[in-house]
Amino acid sequence: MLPKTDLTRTHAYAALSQHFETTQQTHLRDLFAADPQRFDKFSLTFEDILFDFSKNRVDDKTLQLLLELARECKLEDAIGAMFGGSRINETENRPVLHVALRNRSNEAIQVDGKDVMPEVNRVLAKMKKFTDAVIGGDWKGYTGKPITDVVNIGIGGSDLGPVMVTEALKAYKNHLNLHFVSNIDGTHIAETIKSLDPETTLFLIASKTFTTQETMTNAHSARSWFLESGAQRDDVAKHFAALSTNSKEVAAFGIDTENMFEFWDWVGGRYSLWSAIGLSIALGIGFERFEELLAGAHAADNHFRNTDFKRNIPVIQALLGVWYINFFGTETQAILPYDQYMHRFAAYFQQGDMESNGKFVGRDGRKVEHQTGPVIWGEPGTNGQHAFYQLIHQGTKLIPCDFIAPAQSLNPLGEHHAILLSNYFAQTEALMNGKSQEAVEAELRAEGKSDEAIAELAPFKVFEGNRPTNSFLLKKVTPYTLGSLIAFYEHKIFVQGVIWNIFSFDQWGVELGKQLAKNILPELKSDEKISSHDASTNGLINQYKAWR
Ligand SMILES: O=P(O)(O)OC[C@H]1O[C@H](O)[C@@H](O)[C@@H](O)[C@@H]1O
Repeated sequence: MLPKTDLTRTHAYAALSQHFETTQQTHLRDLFAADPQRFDKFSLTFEDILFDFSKNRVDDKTLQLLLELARECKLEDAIGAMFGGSRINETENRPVLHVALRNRSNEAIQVDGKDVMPEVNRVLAKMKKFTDAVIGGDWKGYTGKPITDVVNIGIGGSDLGPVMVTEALKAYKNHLNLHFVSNIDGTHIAETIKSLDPETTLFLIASKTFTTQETMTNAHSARSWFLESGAQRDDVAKHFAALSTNSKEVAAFGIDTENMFEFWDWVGGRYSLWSAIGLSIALGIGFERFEELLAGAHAADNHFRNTDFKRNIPVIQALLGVWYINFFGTETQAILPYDQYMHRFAAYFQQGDMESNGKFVGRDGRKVEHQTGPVIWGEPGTNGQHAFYQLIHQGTKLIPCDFIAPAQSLNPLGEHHAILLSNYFAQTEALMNGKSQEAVEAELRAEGKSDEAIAELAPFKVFEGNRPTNSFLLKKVTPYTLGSLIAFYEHKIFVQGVIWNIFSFDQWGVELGKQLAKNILPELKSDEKISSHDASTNGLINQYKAWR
């Protein structure tokens, strides 16, 4: 059980509200000028990751109050409850134990008095055997050829993690070609299988529930395509594996349970890349590197669990987010990786964060009186700079940004990396300092502009600055470092959920649309005019019928 605390009724919240009134106008420039130790004080190093949070609109007092808030919301108890296997996902009556999946120390983790680690290790061993066989070419397709292509069919948590990680770690990839099919739009699977040879293709049907409409429809289409190629039913075993918690449905689909890689209901879909759902990752980079990913996450788990909140990276990340969301009223959070390989990182945490903390009902069952999860978005730098940074620099909205970059490039090519990193450093500097009216005027004067032209143009060129950023500087993107970074963001989400007094590990909000689509599907099959909905929905359906 998680402690229940009403955020807006805590002492720390009242103190923070007051503190906000007195400090909200303070400029970051002044905070740096006033404290030469600011960077040392407000940055943390964890192994090969430097987390610099000094460019945030906080001072010692802010952090002290935010830490008090964490204490008042009983964060320590909540962390203990999660790692201890209690059923903190109360609305689904499940523990939340993605940390067990990467628990490389093998310390026992009990669920209802039973250690889950033997099962976790059994599946990992099975994954290792399978990946070694497929990568090594010992696993043969139905005509005796080795596998060349792997298609992961899954959606949401059964797709985004594997896609993000395999992209982020592409530099470590072996010869297997990986493909991901998620969308129910027939285009996705049709375009994917166009280039594939059924004799050398392996399909991984990834679905926690094994009932998700999109995934099951795509899986059936993949199987039909495979069988139409001349393969027999018995050959399915050589070309289809299932990653799921639901052995009954897996068997009903016709996949041999020998080819099933299990996980458990205490793994949330959006936290499942560490489980059997990560099989495509292990196939793409090899099992050892998959284990390095787990080890990096485990190290971050230990940091989260054992480090004083003051020096605890995910706790600080979370508290800064709370500061902006609940006091400054910010609505979004940009994640901006200066690493092309990490181009799906923000998309991954759109699900991770928004499905976890996009909730308006508190743990007491009542509507909360404060803001909860932010809109997460972002693109890799420097592409984003040439697209939406204008608004971050000069728009009317305050957008806290996370900048992420590796010091070492995996593709050192001429000056590329230095140029990339010069942009990474420049952007947070610019967002913090801005550019004053005086500086703009002096610049225009130096360009020889007339006083009149200067007066006209200057206001448009002013940057207020004071826009907060976090910087993650990684030594290099490795499976280990990536594992740690993902785990930090996961725990950030957890901490915020605790403070906002919401349940971060259910996702009832995805259900309504699914239900309604189920009602509408049969209506689309008939030619009759539809009148069972509101006028807009009826109008749209009937126009669709007229045009199809
Ligand atoms: O793995 P499954 O069961 O196919 O679910 C896929 C996705 O479905 C829903 O959208 C949600 O429940 C997500 O959290 C989940 O990741």
